[in-house]
Order: sequence, then C-alpha cells, then structure tokens
Amino acid sequence: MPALISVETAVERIKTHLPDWGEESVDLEQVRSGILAEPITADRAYPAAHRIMMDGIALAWESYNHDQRAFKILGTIAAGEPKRTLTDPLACYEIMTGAVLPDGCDVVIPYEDIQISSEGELRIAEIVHDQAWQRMANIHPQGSDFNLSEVLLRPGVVLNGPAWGILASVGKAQVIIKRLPRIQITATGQELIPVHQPPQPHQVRISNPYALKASLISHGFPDVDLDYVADDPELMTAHFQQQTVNYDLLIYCGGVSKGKFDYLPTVWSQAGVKNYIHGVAQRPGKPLWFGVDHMHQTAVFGLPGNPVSSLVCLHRYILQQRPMFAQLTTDFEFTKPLTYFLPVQSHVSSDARILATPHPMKNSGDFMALAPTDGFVELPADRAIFKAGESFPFFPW
Ligand SMILES: Nc1nc2c(c(=O)[nH]1)N[C@H]1C(S)=C(S)[C@@H](COP(=O)(O)OP(=O)(O)OC[C@H]3O[C@@H](n4cnc5c(N)ncnc54)[C@H](O)[C@@H]3O)O[C@H]1N2
Ligand code: MOO
Ligand SMILES: [Mg+2]
Repeated sequence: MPALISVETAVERIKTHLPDWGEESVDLEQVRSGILAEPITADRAYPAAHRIMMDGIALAWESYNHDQRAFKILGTIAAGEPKRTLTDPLACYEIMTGAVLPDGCDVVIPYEDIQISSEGELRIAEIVHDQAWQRMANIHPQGSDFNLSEVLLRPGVVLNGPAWGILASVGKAQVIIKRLPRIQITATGQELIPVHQPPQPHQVRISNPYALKASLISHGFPDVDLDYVADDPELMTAHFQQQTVNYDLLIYCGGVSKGKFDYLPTVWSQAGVKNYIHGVAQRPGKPLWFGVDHMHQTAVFGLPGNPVSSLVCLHRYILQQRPMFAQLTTDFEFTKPLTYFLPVQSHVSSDARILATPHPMKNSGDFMALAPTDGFVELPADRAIFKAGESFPFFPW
C-alpha cells in the first residue's frame, strides 16, 4: 500500500477521475430519481391567463369602487372554459377557482362575502361583507410567476417532487437526465456463506452487499446487482474482465488490504485498471482502493471488507452526499492522526440544531453497533479532543 492520503485528497481524486456516464432520455411516465442534464424553460407565461384564486363572483372593480354592492348574475364560468367578456359593468359572473378572468372584470369577491337572491329568472349577488378589495384581488395575474422562456430548472438539479411537477407543467414528456451507473457489488472471501445457510464457527454470512445495496437505493441508485467471487486470482481476473463490460461501477468488498489472500489490487492493475487511491488516513476504511478501467469507462472501488468500513466508505466516497452539520452531545477523544468516522444517533433540537450522540463501535467488524445510529460524523485528523457542542459534517445513512 502506498503512503496514506487524506480524506480530502481522496474525495478530490474520485471527483477528477470518475468517468462521465453520459446522459439518457426518460419518459415523464417513468418518474424516478435523477439529476437533470438540460435547462428547463417556461413554454408560456405562468399563469398563461389571469387565473381565478377563489370561488365567487367576478365583476368590474370600478363599479365596486363606486359603491355598487348588488350585481345581476349573467352566468357561471367553470375552470377550463375559454375566456368570456362582461359587457355590463352592473352585472357579474359566478366564477370558479382556476377559471380565466373575463374581459371587463378585474376583481373577484368570494362566496363567503356575498349573498345570492332570486326573483324568477333574475339572480342577484349582493356583497354583504365588505373587505375593501383592491383591483385584481383574488386573481393570479398572467405571467406573475414566470414569463415565457424564463429558466425554471438548471442542469445539475436533483429531480425531486417539485422538479417533476415543473417538468409536467411545461409539457416535458421526455427529459434528459444524467445516466445512472449500472452497479454491481461483489463480495469476496472464503469465509463467507449465503445468508440461508447455517454458518460454522469459522464462517460468516455475507452481509455487506445488502447494506451497501440498501444505501445505494435509498440515495437514488436503483440499478444494483449482487455477486460473489472466491479469493482466487484467476477467478477474480475472469470475473472483472466479464463484469467491466456489463457495468459502469464495480464495487468489490474485502480483499484489498495486506493479507496473503488480498489479491484484488494486483488483479485490477494487471487487468489495466488505473489506480488512483490505495490507502486513506482514516478509520474505519484505511485500505480503500479506487481505480478506473478507462477502456470501458468503468469505475472500480475496493471497499475494505470490515462491514462498518465498507458502509462508511460507500457513503463518504461513492454516494457523494453533501453533508449536513451536527453538534456532538458528548465529548469524544480519538488520538490517532487519522480522520475518524464516528457513528451517531441524531435528533433535531427544538431550536433546530441537529444533535449527534456518539455510538462508537468496538472495531470496524462491529456492525451490530450501528443499529441505533442514523449516520456518522467526520472528525478531522489533526485533532484528538472533540468537545460537546462542536459541529462536524454529518452523513446520514
Ligand atoms: N497488516 C495489516 N492488516 C490489516 C490492515 C493493515 O493495514 N495492515 N488493515 C485492516 C483494516 S483497517 C481493514 S478494514 C481490513 C480490510 O481488509 P480487506 O479489505 O482485505 O477485507 P477482508 O480481509 O476480506 O475482510 C475483512 C473482514 O471483513 C469481513 N467481511 C468481508 N466481506 C464481508 C461481507 N461481504 N460480509 C460480511 N463480512 C465481511 C471478513 O470476514 C473479515 O472479518 O484489513 C485489516 N487488516
Ligand atoms: O479501517 Mo479498518 O476499516 O479499521 O477496519
Ligand atoms: Mg484482507
């Protein structure tokens, strides 16, 4: 293993060398998570016409302003009808939320403030609660949200609920997004057995791939397959050569440290993968390996096999989460010159601070210690004492 690099250098190298997996067009009907890859502009003014905001009556504000309070009702206008015209300023239309304001009208009085009476065919709306309405009250003016061609969403935004609603509103039936990587997670290790088999004392059930896949899915990477390869350089080489063609991101766990059976770094190098990281000054996760098979545009991560190490490395380096900040609730000490990823249980205080209670694990194989936690904080390498009340980057699971 070469000299250890810092967490910041590792993050920078990944950012620099991670392949660009291009773009793809998705159908609006396939709504899913993703990153927008094109600018989205307003296809017309929003709203496209003066839009009614309250069910009630539409009339000429000048008449109201001249103290007229009773208006003959000429008809009823629903949302979805083309624009009408009020020619008699002493009259009004009943009108519904979402309808287009008729020409000749410039105020809407809600039903709550009027009374309607009938004399034969004639129907009269009388304003009974006067709220000193201004011109255009209860009307959402044309173009008051956005003008034609204004940029609504920029490339790079995360497609969340509001974004998909905007895409639908502007008629984007097809949208260009960043292509998500096809991901395979491969477990390695002679000691591993499938989950449904009873383990002997020298065996452990394969658990890392399930934890990693769950985190990938919950952070917007749905396309994840699982696999296993034995600790055998020939099998590992064959596995890599086959899978680098099928996937964009190959995540292996285990087999990247200094052991006699940690073959993967050699296997990858001999298969032409350019190595950018092997060893980061951090705990857990020190033996982290990262490289790129430039011929196939495949990113290759070797996550250290200890379960807490692989999960922390996935979150810190592959998911590229933007951290929040959280305050420690108790003092914590870690004296080695390594960045320390400390599992924490978080909660939000009544004054809107995220509080992080440390749940240190005994070692990086102690996966069960993560049960009460919901993420980890990153404690810098150049300090040993971390005080209650201090804030640090917080990465939720
Ligand atoms: N001489 C040294 N030894 C070790 C060093 C070192 O710097 N010098 N680093 C240690 C650290 S730190 C870690 S972390 C581990 C990482 O080792 P590997 O990536 O080679 O992982 P393995 O040896 O294959 O496994 C380690 C441990 O994790 C368990 N494991 C692996 N895969 C799974 C899985 N899919 N599900 C559940 N558990 C898994 C495995 O059984 C081992 O117990 O190396 C240290 N050694
Ligand atoms: O860093 Mo290893 O990940 O301590 O167990
Ligand atoms: Mg090992």
